Amino acid sequence: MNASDKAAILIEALPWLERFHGTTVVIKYGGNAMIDPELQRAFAADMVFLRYAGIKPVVVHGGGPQISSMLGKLGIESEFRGGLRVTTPEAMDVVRMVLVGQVGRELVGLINEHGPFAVGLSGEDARLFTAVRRHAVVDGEPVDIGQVGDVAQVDTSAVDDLIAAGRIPVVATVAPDADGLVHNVNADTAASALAVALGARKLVVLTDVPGLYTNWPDTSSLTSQIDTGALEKLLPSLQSGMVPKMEACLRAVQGGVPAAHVVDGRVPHSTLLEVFTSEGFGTMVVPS
Ligand SMILES: Nc1ncnc2c1ncn2[C@@H]1O[C@H](COP(=O)(O)OP(=O)(O)O)[C@@H](O)[C@H]1O
Ligand SMILES: CC(=O)N[C@@H](CCC(=O)OP(=O)(O)O)C(=O)O
Repeated sequence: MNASDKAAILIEALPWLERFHGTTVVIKYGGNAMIDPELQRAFAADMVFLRYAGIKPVVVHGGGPQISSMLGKLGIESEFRGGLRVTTPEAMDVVRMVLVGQVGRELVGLINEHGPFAVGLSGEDARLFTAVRRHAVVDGEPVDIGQVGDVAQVDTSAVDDLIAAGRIPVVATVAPDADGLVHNVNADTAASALAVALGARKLVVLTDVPGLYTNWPDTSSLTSQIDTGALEKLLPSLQSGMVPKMEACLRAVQGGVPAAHVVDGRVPHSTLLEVFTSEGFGTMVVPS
């Protein structure tokens, strides 16, 4: 690449730096996009890049595959209904241990290789999230899936304090209900609720596919942009992990977040490609 090509790439970021400087961006880092150590390091570097660019990144992480692996090692059965993990009290202990004690710690460590930025917290800290019990919907019917929560309330004060201090909050999505019983909250769902409560400029959801396929698995149905009206119609036809993910994007945009993006976390530096390039990256959900 010659000097003028390099300069063109750098200057392409300027309008996006102007637009997003000073805003809060919530990034959901999915467990499937976290499996490769190089990708994890690239993700951590992107968060620090955003921070130095004057954007306020807030990370909400998943860890579904890591939870499944630990449950397997411990001989505890687990299954998904409607994209959500059936969570017994025994499984809940493992979910909390893996998300808060393992996945969250690893991400915090990787970000902090660059400086004293990341602080990990969970929905239990400073009442960040209050959960209500949620049911999965299977074939139009509500199904009891145990200690699985939706976010009923968000108290952003702890996250606000960290952002004001120049930190990067790294959030694990376990949350107590009003009685203090801890619930397993899908990370897409939690990221969406947090993005709305923070008045974020963007929600970026990293996953392990290039974006939303309107007719999965037909690869020609990959869509670069969809509005909330069209997405609402499409939702009942979606399967597995895409259900909570697209529901989360829908709720975020309906809640006032100007855009929600589903991007391929298997591509190194996918967050930077989404935020700072003109073509964008993945699928963008916008208001109708
Ligand atoms: N319509 C669709 N478009 C894209 N992916 C889909 C669709 N329907 C189902 N999927 C599946 O959903 C998966 C992403 O969800 P999930 O495994 O929960 O990811 P994550 O761990 O990133 O939250 C994809 O890997 C893909 O196999
Ligand atoms: C209720 C529910 O399904 N919770 C998820 C929480 C982790 C998560 O969402 O992780 P990913 O983003 O990697 O899928 C679970 O137990 O797997």
